[in-house]
Amino acid sequence: MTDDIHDDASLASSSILHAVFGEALPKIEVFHGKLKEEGEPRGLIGPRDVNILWERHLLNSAALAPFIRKATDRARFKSVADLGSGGGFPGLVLAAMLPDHAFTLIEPMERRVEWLGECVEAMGLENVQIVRARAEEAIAALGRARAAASRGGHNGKRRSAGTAPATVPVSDEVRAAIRHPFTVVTCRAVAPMTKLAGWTLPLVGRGGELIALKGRSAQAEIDKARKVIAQYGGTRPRVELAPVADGLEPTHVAIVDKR
Ligand SMILES: C[S@@+](CC[C@H](N)C(=O)[O-])C[C@H]1O[C@@H](n2cnc3c(N)ncnc32)[C@H](O)[C@@H]1O
Repeated sequence: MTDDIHDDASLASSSILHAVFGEALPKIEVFHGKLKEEGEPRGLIGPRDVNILWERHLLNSAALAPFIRKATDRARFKSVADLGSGGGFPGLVLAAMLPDHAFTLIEPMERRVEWLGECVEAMGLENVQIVRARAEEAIAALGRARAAASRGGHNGKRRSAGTAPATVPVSDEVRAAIRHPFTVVTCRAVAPMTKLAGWTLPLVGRGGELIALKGRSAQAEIDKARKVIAQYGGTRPRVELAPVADGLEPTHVAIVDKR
């Protein structure tokens, strides 16, 4: 494989983008245009990313779509939270590709939240809510919602595995946005699995999945995090190779089921 297939101009003139994004391509092209123009000055991507946006960010994010479809295939609710969305990876790409899924992008940094809002509007996405929160706040919001729902039945004392204690302050906005666990939680480049397990698994509903884009270190990260994964109700941690597109290197996906 030569290097030139990796740059944006070569990919845009190939059939790869149509094959991967299908009907979502016009929306993804809007995102690509906005990233190319504003991504670097706004600190969302590095200077070296500007000409390799398709492969490094957009196609890489898209590689998760089949894993999500599989995880939500028989689920009652097709809800996905993307934790630490940053510039919108993989959350915005997946939301465009999976319009029948409800996406919640969780991101603590105000200027990134602003950016995500602008992108949602420019791309015309109708299946996305953006929540300005850290993982810990999102988990606490869910814990409060669960406690409120089970008050009476369990005397308000029962807590699910890994639910944050009531001491984390949660704004009304975050509480209103996060009231149910998600069928899938995705993330990319947010934290090592030892930390990520505690930030994501409490947000995943029973029978759901954590699906994380990881580098080649995926298996080593999982091996190191087995105890903490189990502590937060995770089971069957595994790494799968995700095809990106014909002629491009596959990426690694770490998957954990929620008991
Ligand atoms: C390296 S960036 C990755 C952004 C994006 N997922 C990507 O792959 O391009 C990490 C992101 O995680 C967010 N983050 C950091 N700590 C977090 C926390 N405790 N909860 C949720 N997000 C967090 C940061 O604000 C940042 O946007």
